[in-house]
Amino acid sequence: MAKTVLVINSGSSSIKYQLVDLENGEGIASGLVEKIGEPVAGHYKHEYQGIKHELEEPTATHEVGLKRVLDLFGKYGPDLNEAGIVAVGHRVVQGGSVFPKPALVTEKTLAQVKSLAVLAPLHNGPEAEGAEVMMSLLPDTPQVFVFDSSFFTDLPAKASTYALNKDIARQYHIRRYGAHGTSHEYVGKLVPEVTGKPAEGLKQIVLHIGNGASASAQVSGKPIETSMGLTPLEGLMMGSRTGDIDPAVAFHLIRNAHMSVDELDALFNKKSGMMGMTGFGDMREIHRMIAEGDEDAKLALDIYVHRIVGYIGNYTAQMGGLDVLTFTAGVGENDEIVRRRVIEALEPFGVKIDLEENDIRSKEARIISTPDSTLTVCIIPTNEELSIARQSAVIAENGDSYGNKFKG
Ligand SMILES: Nc1ncnc2c1ncn2[C@@H]1O[C@H](COP(=O)(O)OP(=O)(O)O)[C@@H](O)[C@H]1O
Ligand SMILES: CC(=O)OP(=O)(O)O
Ligand SMILES: [Mg+2]
Repeated sequence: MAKTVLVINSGSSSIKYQLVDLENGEGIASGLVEKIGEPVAGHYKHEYQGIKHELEEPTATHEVGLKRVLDLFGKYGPDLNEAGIVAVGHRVVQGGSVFPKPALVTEKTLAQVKSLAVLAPLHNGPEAEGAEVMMSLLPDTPQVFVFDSSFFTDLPAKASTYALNKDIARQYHIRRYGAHGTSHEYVGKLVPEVTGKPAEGLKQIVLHIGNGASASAQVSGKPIETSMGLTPLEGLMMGSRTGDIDPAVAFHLIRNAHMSVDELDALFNKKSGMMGMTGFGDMREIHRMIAEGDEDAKLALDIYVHRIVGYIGNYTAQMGGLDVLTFTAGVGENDEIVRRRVIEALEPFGVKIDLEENDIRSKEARIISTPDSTLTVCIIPTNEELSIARQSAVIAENGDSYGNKFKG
């Protein structure tokens, strides 16, 4: 029987899962729950042996969603007790300073992940719940946490430190932790293969733009900057998050609109970004509205692109040059308009893409810049699940770097 890893990737409003065959890296079964916590019906998709099963049902919490996913496995297969599962890998967004590497799920690491939820309010809680649900279902299978923030643990101090009072920063563990690191690392590592450029000395920017969105700058595969900070709120404009904003906006709203901390948190994280400006967080809806002449949607897209271009300029200057720019995640992989708009802004620097190549919808990693472009531009589909599966299998077998070993 094939050895497999079941990967649970809880996003802010979604659960993605995949049963990964370790030998060929392919998904034996996979699925998705969307719109968790929203009043409208959530969308479930479960795929096994080439057959898709879909249903619509409101899903109040990630726990409810995951239990329903397990029902789908029960109904449509495969049987998780017969699927050769050597580990369950859980994506966790925030590992703080505690987890520079993946960790076995134990009572202690579970409590640590929960306590780090203050630094990733939309993510860590549901991710810990996911581990609890799976531990009760598969108690004899090792469970592993793989952290988004680990890749950015060694960011240079000048990039990871806020210009904040140093005693307060130390006391409250305030620094820039970054997120989406599993994706930035996975995609960044593929760039030399896709472009034929040597990894040594390579200066690259990866744009992970999905519902959450972030950019990273990497030199020789090591991150030197990233746009998410203490939490995944900082940086680019996102589906429902503001991205960069003057913190004085919060003071202003506390003083003048009498908002509470929880209200501000919800405003910046859930009711802003594309959603807050247009009523929709999904880029496909934004394009539809623009086609209908909606001015708010047009402005929202202008800001979205403006921010990305600003980060590219910033990071290029920080690295003293740029060899490769890569688009990944839901928008990066599927949205030819956003890619074209970003590149148009870089045209004065001699950056050119092949518009036909840009328009092709494909799951293949590829170069979309022209041979005479001053910059190589790529699209590389991310695969956080595959990366998590591989890392989880190693930890399940050898134990983690904190001294935990699975005693099944
Ligand atoms: N065909 C498409 N065209 C444009 N945007 C798309 C398309 N498909 C997905 N997206 C965008 O990708 C987002 C989801 O990206 P994804 O990386 O899966 O996000 P997350 O992991 O944060 O949930 C959607 O909200 C939507 O904005
Ligand atoms: C960190 C983050 O924003 O993750 P996601 O995009 O999956 O919500
Ligand atoms: Mg994601």
